[in-house]
Amino acid sequence: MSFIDIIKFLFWNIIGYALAIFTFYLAFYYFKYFSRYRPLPGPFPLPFVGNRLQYRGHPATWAKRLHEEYGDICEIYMGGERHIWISRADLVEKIFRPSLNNNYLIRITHREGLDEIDVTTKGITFNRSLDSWTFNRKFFNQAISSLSFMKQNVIWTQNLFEEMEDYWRELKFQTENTSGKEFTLNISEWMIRFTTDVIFTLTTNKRAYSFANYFNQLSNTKTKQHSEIEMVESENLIKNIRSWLHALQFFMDTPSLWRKYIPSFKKRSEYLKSEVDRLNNTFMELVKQRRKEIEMTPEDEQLIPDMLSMLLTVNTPRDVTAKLADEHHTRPLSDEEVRGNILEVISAGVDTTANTFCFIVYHLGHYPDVKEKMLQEFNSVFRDDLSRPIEHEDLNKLVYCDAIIKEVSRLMSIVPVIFRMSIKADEIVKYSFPAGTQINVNTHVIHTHPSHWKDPEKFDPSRFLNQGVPGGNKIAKNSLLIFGGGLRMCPGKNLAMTELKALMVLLYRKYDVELVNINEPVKYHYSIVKSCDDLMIRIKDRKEKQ
Ligand code: HEM
Repeated sequence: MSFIDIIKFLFWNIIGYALAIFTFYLAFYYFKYFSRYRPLPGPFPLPFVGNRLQYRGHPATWAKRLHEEYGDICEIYMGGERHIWISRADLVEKIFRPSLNNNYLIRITHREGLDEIDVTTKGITFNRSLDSWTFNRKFFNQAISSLSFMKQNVIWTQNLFEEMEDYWRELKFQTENTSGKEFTLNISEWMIRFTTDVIFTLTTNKRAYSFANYFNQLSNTKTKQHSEIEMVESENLIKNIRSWLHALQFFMDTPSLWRKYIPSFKKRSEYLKSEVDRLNNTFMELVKQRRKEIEMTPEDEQLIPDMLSMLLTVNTPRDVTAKLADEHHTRPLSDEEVRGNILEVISAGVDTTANTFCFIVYHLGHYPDVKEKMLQEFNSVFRDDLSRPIEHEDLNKLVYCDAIIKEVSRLMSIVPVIFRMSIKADEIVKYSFPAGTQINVNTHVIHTHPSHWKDPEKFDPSRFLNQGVPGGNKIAKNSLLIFGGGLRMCPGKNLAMTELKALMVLLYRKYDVELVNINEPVKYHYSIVKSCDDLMIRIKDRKEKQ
C-alpha cells in the first residue's frame, strides 16, 4: 500500500466514522423528539441549532409570531434546550402560585454566561440559589417598601424634577423661538437620566448627576453646580450601567461556544465582561466606603437611613432597618451581597420606570379626553393649590392616574417576557415536560388576549376603575402581568408606581404637553425591556401662557 493509499484509506475511514456518528446523533435526536411524552405544538427543530435560526430580533416579537402559528402554549428549541411559551392567563396559574414550594421559583435555566458575570448566586433577578435569593429578597423587599423609603422617593422625585426644570429653562432661554413660550425636548433621553438620578440618590444618598450631564451635552454653557470631575465620573457611570444591561442580555442569550470561538462574539464578550467588572468595582468601592463611614460614626449619632445603610446594618448592632430581620434571617449581609442588591435596584428600576413614563406621555398626547380627566383628578386632589408639594398620601388618591399607568403598561408590555424554569418534571393542561425546562410567559400576548380583554387593542383606562364593586369591572386573574406574579413578582412595584404618579403630576399640572410628531407611531426597540426612542415633546408653562 502506497503512502497516498494510506492517506486515502484514513480519509475515507474518518469520513465514514463521522457520518456514522452524525447519523447516530440524528437518529437519537429525532427519536427523542418524536417520542417525547404528550408533546406540545411548535416549529420543527434542526439538530444542533434547534429553532435558533428562526429567532430574529427580540423574543417578544418572535413569541407573537409563534402564538399566531401554534396557539396559547407551544414549544421551541434553542440549540438543544426546550423552551415552552405560554400566552394565556389561566395557563400560568401554577407558575405564579405564591408559595415557597412552587416548582417555578427559579427564573432561568443554567447559562454559563450568566455565571461568568456573577449574577446567578448573588442579587435577586437571576439568582438561581434559592437560599441566597430568599435571604436577599427578604431584605430588599422590606427596605424598598418601607414607608420612609416611599416618602423619600416622593421628596427626591420632586426635588430632582425641579432641578431638571431649571435646566429646561436655561435651554429654552438659549434656543428661544419667536413665541418664546414653548420648549421642545426629547423626553425619552431626559427620563432615562432622571430615573437614574432618583434611584441612585435614593439607594446611596449620592448624586449620579445624569441629567446635569445631559444638559451639558445640549447646552452652550456648562453647569457650574458640579465639578468637571463629577461630570466625567457621572458620564462613565451612565455608560457603564448601560453596558451592564447589554451584558445581561448578551451573556444570557449567546451560547458559550460562540463567545469562545467566533471572533466578533469573543471580542464583544471580552468588552462587556470588562464593563461588568468595572461596574462591580465601582459599587464595591461605594459599599466599602459606606461601611467605613458607618464604623466611624459615633454610636449616639444617627446613620443615613438609605437603602445602602439599611442593607449594611441589618442584623448588626447599628441596625437602621426598624428590625427588618426575623428568626430565620439572623446574619448580616456580606459586602458582595449588598453590592449585588444595590446594583440590582439601579439596573431594574431605571429603564422600566423611564420607558413606562414615556409611553404614558405618548398615549396622553393621543387621547386628550383621558388627559383632561386626569387633570380633573389632580384638581380634586390638590384643590386650588396645584403647585403645592406632593405628599405621599396624595398619590394614593390618584385612582385614574393609576388606571392610566396600568392601561399604558398593558398595551406596551414594558417587560414583554417573564422567565421561569421548572425545578421538577411537570405538566400544564395535557402537556408534559421534564425538570429544567425553560418557561417563557408571553405577557405581550396575554395583555391583549381576546379571552381576557374586551376590545383588547383599545386604549381605555376606565377598564381598571370600579373593580371589586357589584357590577364593576373584572380583571381576569394573571391577565395583567405588568410586574409579574407570585413570589418573584417585582419588588419595586410600589416604588415605581409612586414615582410614575409623582412624575405625571409634576409634568402635567404645570405644563401643556404636546407631541411634536403627533402623526408618527411611537418609536421603540427591545433591549431587556421595551425602550422608547426619541419621543419629542413640546411643553408650555401654563402660567407663562396667560
Ligand atoms: C414600571 C416599572 C417596573 C416594571 C414594569 C417592572 C417589571 C418587572 C417584572 C415584570 C419583573 C419580573 C417579575 C416576575 O418574574 O414575576 C420584575 C422583576 C424585578 N424588578 Fe421590576 N419593574 C419595574 C420597576 C422596578 C423598580 C423601580 C425596581 C427596584 C427598585 C425593580 C426591581 C426588580 C427586581 C429586583 C426584580 C427581580 C425579582 C426577583 O427575581 O425576585 N423593578 N420587574
